[in-house]
Amino acid sequence: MVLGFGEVWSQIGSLMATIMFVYAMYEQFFPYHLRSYVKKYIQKFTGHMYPYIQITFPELSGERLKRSEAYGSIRTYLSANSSQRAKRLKAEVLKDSQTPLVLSMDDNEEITDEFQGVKVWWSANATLPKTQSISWYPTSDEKRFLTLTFHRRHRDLITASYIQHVLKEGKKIEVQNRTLKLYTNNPSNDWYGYKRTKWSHVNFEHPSRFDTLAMDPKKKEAIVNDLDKFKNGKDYYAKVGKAWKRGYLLYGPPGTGKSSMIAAMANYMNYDVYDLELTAVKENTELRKLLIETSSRSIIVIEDIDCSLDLTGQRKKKKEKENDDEDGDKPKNPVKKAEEEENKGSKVTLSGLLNFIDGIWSACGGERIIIFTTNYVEKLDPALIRRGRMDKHIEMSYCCFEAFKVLVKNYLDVESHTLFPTIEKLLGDTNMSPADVAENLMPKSIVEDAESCLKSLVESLEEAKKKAEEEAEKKAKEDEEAARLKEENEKKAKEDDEAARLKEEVKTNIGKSEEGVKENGTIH
Ligand SMILES: Nc1ncnc2c1ncn2[C@@H]1O[C@H](COP(=O)(O)OP(=O)(O)OP(=O)(O)O)[C@@H](O)[C@H]1O
Ligand SMILES: [Mg+2]
Repeated sequence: MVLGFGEVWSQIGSLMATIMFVYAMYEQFFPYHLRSYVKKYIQKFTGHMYPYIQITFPELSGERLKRSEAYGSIRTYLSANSSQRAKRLKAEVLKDSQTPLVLSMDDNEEITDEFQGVKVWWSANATLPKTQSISWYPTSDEKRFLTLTFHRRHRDLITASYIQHVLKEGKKIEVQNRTLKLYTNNPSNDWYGYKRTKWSHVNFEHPSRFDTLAMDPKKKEAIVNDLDKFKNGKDYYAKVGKAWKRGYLLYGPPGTGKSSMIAAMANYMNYDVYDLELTAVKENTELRKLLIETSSRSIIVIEDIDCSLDLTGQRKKKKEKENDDEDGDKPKNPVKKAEEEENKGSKVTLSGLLNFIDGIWSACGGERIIIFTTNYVEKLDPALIRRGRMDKHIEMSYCCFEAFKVLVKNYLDVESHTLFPTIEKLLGDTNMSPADVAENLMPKSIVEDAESCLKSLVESLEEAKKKAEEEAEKKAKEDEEAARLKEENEKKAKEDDEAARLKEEVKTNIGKSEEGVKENGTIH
């Protein structure tokens, strides 16, 4: 019998009506407390027939209903996979991500994934709140979860490896996609109160990378290798019992790329940067509080460490104390008192700082890099920069020819030129910072081309060389003059000595002869 189109529809319609009627009867008349038994037995019965296992990953977990990390990672993993396969997608516009539009599968959508030849199904679901209350935020009670379905024969593979794989991949994508942040510490007066924080941040958007950094390629490679080793060194650090952190000291003259190096490191490692302004920190306890609030996978930077902390402070304080003792009970000079009040601004000491880098608290969080920069490495206290605190000392030096080649490639897209040998020689004879070289290489107008930029660099280098030579000459002259004066003084001192000796001799001789006369006189 062939049914007509209309008849099929009417039959389906009546079947649906029957099912709905039975379901409504069940909902209304079946005792509530017996329902769980029914459900249990139905599940047991279908368990024999239905060979699949389901695992759910709820969005909210834990005591305070925190968003579960696993849920986030899995969703990221699935977004990367599902946007090609799922038909109904949910779009989210994220503010803080490198990929502002994130597509993920919509509720009740199912996608398949394959792992080592095994097929699994993922679906996104949400349970609506039981009590239908009218609220301004209707979805706040909604519980979302992801369900993983697989054949029970693959149970071991899925629970032991597949889930780990999904979490790891998801986390990796999250790390790649996140926008780095640049934090700076607020003065402690602003720490408390509504929505106040110890650190404020902006998005970190420095374009510096290791490719664009001009320095000796061997040195650069060594630094990149060091960072790689650190990044993958979790187990190693645990094995040797060391906190998972590393300190770098960047030193060198101004404009040699210390700050650029920090930015390149942050971009390479995908770490946030905490730029610690020590002068805004009042005392050691505040320093510790700031440290605790930094996240892992971050770089903590203290720029110009020689300027921001008075490392000779302790000695100075001692001296002041001695002076005070000398003063005795004398009333204090009001000006001095005011100065002291002002000095109370920052009481961070060297030992406080050492504790910050190296103390027990510094291990909390893990995976941290601490960087100090300075123009004068010799000014720093050896305790501050010993290995273990600052593990690697990196000298950023004046522009060498290798560094110049990187700059000229970046700025002018030139790899060789007839002026290169001249520049190489001049760079060897002068001390020019990469910042100055870069400035010369940058075209200042649209009519300037590579040739003219290189020529202007040669001119600047020659000028710098001339200036350096003049200065060296002047210094040599001054030294010569000083040496001459010194010699003269010495000579004069010798002559004076000689004269004084002679005078003394004459005096004693006269004395002797006078005594002789006297003696003779008395004898006769
Ligand atoms: N090694 C370098 N490679 C590429 N660019 C550099 C390098 N050094 C300096 N520059 C350029 O010069 C500018 C200044 O460099 P940077 O701020 O990194 O110097 P610095 O060593 O931190 O100086 P300071 O000691 O004064 O803080 C940068 O914006 C960058 O463009
Ligand atoms: Mg700098």
